[in-house]
Amino acid sequence: MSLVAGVDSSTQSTKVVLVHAETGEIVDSGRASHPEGTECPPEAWWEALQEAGKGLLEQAEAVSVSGQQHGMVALDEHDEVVRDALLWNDTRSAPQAERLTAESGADAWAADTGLVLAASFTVTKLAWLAEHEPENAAKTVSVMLPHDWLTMKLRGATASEATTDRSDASGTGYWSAATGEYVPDRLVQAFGRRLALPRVAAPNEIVGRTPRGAMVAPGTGDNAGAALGLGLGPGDVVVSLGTSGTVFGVSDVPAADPTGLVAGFADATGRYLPLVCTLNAARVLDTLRGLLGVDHAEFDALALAAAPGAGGLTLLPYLDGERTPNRPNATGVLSGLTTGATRADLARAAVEGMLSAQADGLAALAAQGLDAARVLLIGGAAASEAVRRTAPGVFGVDVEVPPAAEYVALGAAKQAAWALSGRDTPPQWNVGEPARYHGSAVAAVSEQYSTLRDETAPWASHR
Ligand SMILES: Nc1ncnc2c1ncn2[C@@H]1O[C@H](COP(=O)(O)OP(=O)(O)O)[C@@H](O)[C@H]1O
Ligand SMILES: O=C(CO)[C@@H](O)[C@H](O)COP(=O)(O)O
Repeated sequence: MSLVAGVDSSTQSTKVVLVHAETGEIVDSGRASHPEGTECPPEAWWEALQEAGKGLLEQAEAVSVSGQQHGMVALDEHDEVVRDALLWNDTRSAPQAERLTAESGADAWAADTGLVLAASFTVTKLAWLAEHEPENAAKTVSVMLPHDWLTMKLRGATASEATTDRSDASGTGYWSAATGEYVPDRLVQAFGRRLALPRVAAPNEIVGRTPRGAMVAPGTGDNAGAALGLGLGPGDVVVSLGTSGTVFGVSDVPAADPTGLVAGFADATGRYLPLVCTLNAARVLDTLRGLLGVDHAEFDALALAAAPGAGGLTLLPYLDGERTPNRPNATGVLSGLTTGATRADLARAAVEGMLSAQADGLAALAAQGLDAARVLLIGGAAASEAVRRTAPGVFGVDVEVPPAAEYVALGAAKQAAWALSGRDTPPQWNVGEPARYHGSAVAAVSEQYSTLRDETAPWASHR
């Protein structure tokens, strides 16, 4: 039976899965950490891939890389990186996002690229580079995304041979999911001149081979990887709780939301992936857990010991600034603190605050016509029992948690298996029965949260 490898090069780590191409059964897996911070030398991802993939990549007949989206990898004429990559969660390009939006208007950006600009998107990072590091900008001849760069390295290819895919191209701000074409004028508007860009490969294309001869598939943005790994259908909406919180579903029509809440991404199969992304998710729990001095299990026990509403405590979880809503300079706000507050209330407020931000994402997707018939919870923080049990009350819908797996890496593996098969459609793999969590909406939680969110809006731009 053929083996294929799928890679998730995400914000905090690289995960590799080795699976049977026909069934999707996971044979082995590996993991390696990335450095902290919102910029990163791409070489660190390459080293993490070697470590996480040791003994696995060698066995694969085909391999595919999914990666954190939007990161700017700028290369010079020798294909050397010009500076550390600026990651999706780096907010320094917020002024450039604001300027570019003001120049053309949010409606025009949404119509041309499917996006209303926030600091996350690559095009704003290029504008920052041009403005703040003219020497590095002058050296730059090509730009690509983290998964494009890793795919190029796996093939031993040059930047002129590099490829990307629809899903990741759709997060740049200079490619349109609606037309399937680059929008070079938008890149020139931001950077001042044209740059070489990776070719956008077909979803199941074989873009090259590793030096050992394994086929290389085009790869995907990480959220599209998860959608492929889960085999999303109509009515399925994913809430992914990693470093980012993402809320997304697959659609047959591209989104162009002029409010900027929903990003009009493409998926990894030829369809579309309307998506809402917050900068803050699992790390909100990590931070509060650190302050409380407890491990994951103790944190869950605390959060579950408190009543819904956390005794009136509300956490607005914009700890690292925020992207949705667009408040890049915001900080977290804890409201309702009294002498009666307990450690349990604090843990619960963190869980409720993080989930409430995702509930806003569900509402934004619904406003774009993507109503959730079921919500699938994945990502690192979906392992938390407190998160699982609290989610239905915050979202107002039942929640399913698929069996624990790295769904982004699994999606990449599925793409590799698809390319290897030469078929028109991806393989159908059974991911197993989800755990189901029931509950009805707790009005007090959403009221506390939306009041704090709206009250803080006028002053939330001060950091
Ligand atoms: N049991 C748990 N409860 C809550 N958070 C968890 C648990 N296990 C892992 N995490 C968190 O999940 C995050 C990593 O998730 P992951 O989806 O791999 O992130 P990313 O894709 O952004 O690298 C970390 O912040 C980690 O602390
Ligand atoms: O910016 C986005 C999506 O638009 C993020 O979802 C990144 O793609 C990073 O993902 P994680 O590493 O948090 O999974």
